[in-house]
Amino acid sequence: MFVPRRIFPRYNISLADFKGHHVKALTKLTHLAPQIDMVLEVRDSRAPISTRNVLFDKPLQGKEKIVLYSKNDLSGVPIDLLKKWHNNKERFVMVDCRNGGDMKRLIQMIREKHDRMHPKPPLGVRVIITGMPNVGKSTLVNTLRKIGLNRTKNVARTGGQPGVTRSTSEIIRIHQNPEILVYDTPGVFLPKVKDVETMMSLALVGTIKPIKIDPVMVADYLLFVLNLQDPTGSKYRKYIKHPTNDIYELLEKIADKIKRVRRTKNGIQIDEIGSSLHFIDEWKQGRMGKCLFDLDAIKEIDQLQFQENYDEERLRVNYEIKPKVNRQANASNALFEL
Ligand SMILES: Nc1nc2c(ncn2[C@@H]2O[C@H](COP(=O)(O)OP(=O)(O)OP(=O)(O)O)[C@@H](O)[C@H]2O)c(=O)[nH]1
Repeated sequence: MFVPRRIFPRYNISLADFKGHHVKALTKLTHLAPQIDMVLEVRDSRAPISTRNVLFDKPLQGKEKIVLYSKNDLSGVPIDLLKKWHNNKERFVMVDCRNGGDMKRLIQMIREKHDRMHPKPPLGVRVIITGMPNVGKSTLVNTLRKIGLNRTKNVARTGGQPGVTRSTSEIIRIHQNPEILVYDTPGVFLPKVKDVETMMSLALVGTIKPIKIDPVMVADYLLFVLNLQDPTGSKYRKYIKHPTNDIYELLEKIADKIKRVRRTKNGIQIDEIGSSLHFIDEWKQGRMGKCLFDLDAIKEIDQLQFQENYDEERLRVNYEIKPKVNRQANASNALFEL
């Protein structure tokens, strides 16, 4: 029977990607803070823990905040896990930033904030959108504006790479009556992340550029988390028929499939980098289905799942056994109590 790896190798990689424009964005955020009524903090729901950024907490302390888990359409995170983490203390919503219905609901939440404000803000509700690079902030602004004002043109530049937004935007109107205005900010990274797994997870959601880390290592991490979520190997069956813990075995099959194998007189050469980037991109763009990249979240789901299965089994056994044992002495009934 196939047993997935439980521990990921301690690869020696840099845990930092803090840049000049990140510092600039944080300084600007601190200057803007007094005029802000509400914060929308965007996290990628495929890496809900890794894309948290505590750097925003201090300058925006005390502001009403909603955490948005973006790319909901690509994520396998269960809502129960998010409920457990937020524990009714912080509001959160799962969204697809390109989805009109989700944006309508979000505008409604901001309108409710406006209704609660006394006195009413004379220049409208001011909302700031924060988050790590590439989590979907600019897409969110564009869709909010399209839905709120019925406009078709994008105002914020978006892209599949981190760092598309380099400076905090001028204020953008997304709704009239009440007036709602937003600031789009550049994604800000942490000075240093917690561990190798966090860095890998951030590479998989596109928060850091793929060239920052050896793509073979990132592909190995991807294989590691895929196996933990599904040990049957079905998540990469289109390349290889059986589950594997060996990234080189998988890359060989991928290279074969996408024609990245060169046969020379010295033998066969596999394009490991090209095959790794292909494998990573398939998952990053959501072409292979829904997934979760954060190891800590996967471990917690494991426990939730275990408890759920256990509860279900208790119910099933009690249901099946009770009618029979009821006819017997009470003492034997106790034997089946779990
Ligand atoms: N599937 C899916 N893709 C999304 C979603 N939100 C954004 N994207 C895509 O994710 C990529 C990054 O989106 P951006 O809006 O540019 O991200 P950003 O946070 O503004 O990025 P920075 O400028 O680096 O800070 C783009 O290719 C978007 O089309 C979503 O909810 N679902």
